[in-house]
Amino acid sequence: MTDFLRLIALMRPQALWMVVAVLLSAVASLAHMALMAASGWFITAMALAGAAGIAIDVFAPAAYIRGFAIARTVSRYVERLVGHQATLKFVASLRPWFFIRLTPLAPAALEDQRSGDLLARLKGDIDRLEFAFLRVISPLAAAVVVLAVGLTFISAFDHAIALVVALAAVLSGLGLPLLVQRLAAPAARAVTAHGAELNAALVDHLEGRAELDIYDPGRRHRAALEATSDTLIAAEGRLAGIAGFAGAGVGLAAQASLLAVILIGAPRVLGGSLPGPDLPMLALFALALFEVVAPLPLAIQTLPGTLASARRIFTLVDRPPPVAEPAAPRPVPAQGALAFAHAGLTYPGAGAPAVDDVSFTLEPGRRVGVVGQSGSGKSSLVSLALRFRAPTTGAVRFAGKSVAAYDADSLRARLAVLAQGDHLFSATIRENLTLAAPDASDDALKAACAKAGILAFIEAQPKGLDTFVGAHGAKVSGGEARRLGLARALLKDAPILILDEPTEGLDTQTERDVMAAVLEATEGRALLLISHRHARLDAMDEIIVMADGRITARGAPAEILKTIGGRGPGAGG
Ligand SMILES: Nc1ncnc2c1ncn2[C@@H]1O[C@H](COP(=O)(O)OP(=O)(O)OP(=O)(O)O)[C@@H](O)[C@H]1O
Repeated sequence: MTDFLRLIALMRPQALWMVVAVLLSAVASLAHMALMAASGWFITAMALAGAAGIAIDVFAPAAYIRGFAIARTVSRYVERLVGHQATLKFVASLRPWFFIRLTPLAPAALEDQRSGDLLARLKGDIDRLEFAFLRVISPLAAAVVVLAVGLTFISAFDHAIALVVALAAVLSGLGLPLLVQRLAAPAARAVTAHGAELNAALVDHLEGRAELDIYDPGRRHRAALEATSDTLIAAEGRLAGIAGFAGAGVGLAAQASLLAVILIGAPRVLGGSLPGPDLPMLALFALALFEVVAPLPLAIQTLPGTLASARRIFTLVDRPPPVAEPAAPRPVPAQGALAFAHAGLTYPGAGAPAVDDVSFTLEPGRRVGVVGQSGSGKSSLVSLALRFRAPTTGAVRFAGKSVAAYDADSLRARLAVLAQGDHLFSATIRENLTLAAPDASDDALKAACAKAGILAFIEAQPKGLDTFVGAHGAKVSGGEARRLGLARALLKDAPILILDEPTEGLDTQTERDVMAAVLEATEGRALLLISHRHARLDAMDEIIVMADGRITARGAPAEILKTIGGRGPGAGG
């Protein structure tokens, strides 16, 4: 219920359009019922008058019939326009609403989400919410209005007939849908859950197809995928069966109430208490009334799936962001030192801290190298500096203030970062580079590429900067992707540069050249260089050695490089 109310609350800005659409839908249905009733009355009255040999006024009823027919068509047409307009406006507001809430969660709070499942939420669940008005809310609301008006009209002629029709309408419009909801709820939930699961597994399957070819010759992953697909199809089949049963139920109720009206009304006509033409009028009116009852089972059957989607969306957007935005963010100074002050970070659920009591300061123009074995917490320092995560102990400061005091985007504008697993977009080299400097000229792009040691590669491509790098950079090698990422980081005009393993995947000579160019390009900027390898660590002002999240040694390169075992590949160039 809370999810339903939250969904309704999201629709508030479009409420006026939606109310008008519901009223127009009700008018269209009432016009249809009136048309049927007037036609029934008119044909019978004409027949009775003909049999009795008396003349009746044909013009007024014919005008009513034409009027109802026109009202039905026009109101149905306008209702479709208004209803879809309301839905489109809701769509236009729902997607940004979702994205605005999702973005602060990335990357830290979305790490446990499978990419396919996120895709399912973005697509399937949001789609379902978008159509909640047209498929669920509008038919339910219109039915309430039409039933209230229609039953009042019938009871003005005969209370017993009104009671029987009301009973049939309530049984098929409320009882049957509730039964359907009960029957359909598990299947609807299964369709939502298995649909998302299939999406996630499918994306995993496609992304990991090379690994599956190597490690999964028995095609277990594919078999699991097919099993999920079969479960989904079975659940969809159950839903379709229930929908068929519900549709047949409403049809049966409509015919039964037609019969009941005739059975109750006929003796009254014979007894003279009900005029003859009124009986077919009421019978056809009652039959037409079920037009608004017919969509109810489907609407109510759709409701659990819609609510399940709403819940999946709300649980995602309700996650607390890993670092809350300050209510009154401070302006971020153009320059400043990045300082770790006894900073610690324990990942949720982790037994030991990934970063423990780390203190160092990266002043403007200073170069700090961080070395340490895999898993020693080096990349976690980057997450803390970027404010992707908040320190669990101590503080991370920029220009003397906690990074949490600044608006995240403005803070990140001061940092250029080449992270591990730096993402290349499925776009051209130029588009990937200009992300960091939208107005950069081709010369500037090429200069950065030259420093990153990737210009010769780009110039060898027939399309040069307009070469498409493929999904996740699939069309370039790991080392080329790394250098493109480095060129992008160098292009960003930021006072602090953080490079996490910038020469990973490069041969010794290229590494030496790239590092020389990087050091030249970062002259005067603060540089945090994280590396397993020791290339050009001798050019740092300070080296920090990490193990198990803690700083185990620090000092000038000459001293530290001696203790950690030589200058490594490419050092000293
Ligand atoms: N998102 C995360 N959730 C939970 N634990 C994490 C997460 N990221 C890293 N860790 C853990 O924190 C520790 C430090 O990881 P981190 O990536 O900072 O190390 P690293 O020194 O950069 O390693 P490498 O040199 O292999 O990149 C590791 O034990 C790792 O398993």
